[in-house]
Amino acid sequence: MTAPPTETPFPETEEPDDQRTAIAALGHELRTLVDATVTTAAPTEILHRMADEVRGLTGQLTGRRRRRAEIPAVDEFPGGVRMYSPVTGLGSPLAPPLRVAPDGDGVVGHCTLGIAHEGPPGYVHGGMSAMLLDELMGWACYAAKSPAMTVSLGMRYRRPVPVETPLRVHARVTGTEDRKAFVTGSISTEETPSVPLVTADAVFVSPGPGRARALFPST
Ligand SMILES: CCCCCCCCCCCCCC(=O)SCCNC(=O)CCNC(=O)[C@H](O)C(C)(C)COP(=O)(O)OP(=O)(O)OC[C@H]1O[C@@H](n2cnc3c(N)ncnc32)[C@H](O)[C@@H]1OP(=O)(O)O
Repeated sequence: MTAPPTETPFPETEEPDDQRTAIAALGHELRTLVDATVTTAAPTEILHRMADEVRGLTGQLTGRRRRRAEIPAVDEFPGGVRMYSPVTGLGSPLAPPLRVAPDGDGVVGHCTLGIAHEGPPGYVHGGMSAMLLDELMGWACYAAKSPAMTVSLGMRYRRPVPVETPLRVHARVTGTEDRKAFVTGSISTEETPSVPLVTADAVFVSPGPGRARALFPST
């Protein structure tokens, strides 16, 4: 018999690593479900049945983990793991997820986007490209020891970005001025990294201490 769902998904006695493993496993299955949902040719009857079954599954995810702006216990903020980030979060059904690593004087991200992230048929939605770059440019600021928020983001879409193709995203800080960081980024395919499909220029600003406390009271 299946145990009844608990009201609190992760009791305090559970280890963060065990929680992250479980969160990532569910995130993976949900991303697979999202992909199957947007590519299926199943008949209407099956779609109705799936809707009922998914409603039943959703009902098992009981409790509410946090208030707005509260940082989940499994996260490290700023600059660390964020399980539910829509870009890097292994627990997010929305995330590709982008895998980030240091790269020379900047950072590099790797991911493959699916049909769920499509804009023009066969190609990535421009908003997704902006999201990948915005996030990775934020990581570049953190890597340059100035955690900051985007205040302006300029995109240049040079060539369409293909879906279902391994991608390489790069970002680096090119200069700083007081609390401002000037950042550039690009997206290319892994196969042809020297040809940028999308490039971006952004300005990031580190919130002053008072503003940071007001924005992120849980830190
Ligand atoms: C603890 C901190 C953690 C942060 C980590 C976040 C991780 C996020 C994860 C990654 C997620 C991915 C990323 C995301 O999605 S970040 C989410 C999207 N971005 C936002 O929501 C940011 C909204 N903006 C703000 O809240 C404030 O502007 C902040 C808090 C950033 C600064 O407000 P604060 O009151 O502190 O500062 P200030 O207003 O005195 O401005 C300071 C300086 O900046 C200059 N300036 C302002 N705007 C612009 C502009 N458009 N172009 C050029 N310059 C501009 C301004 O003239 C001044 O310069 P100067 O006149 O002194 O020379």
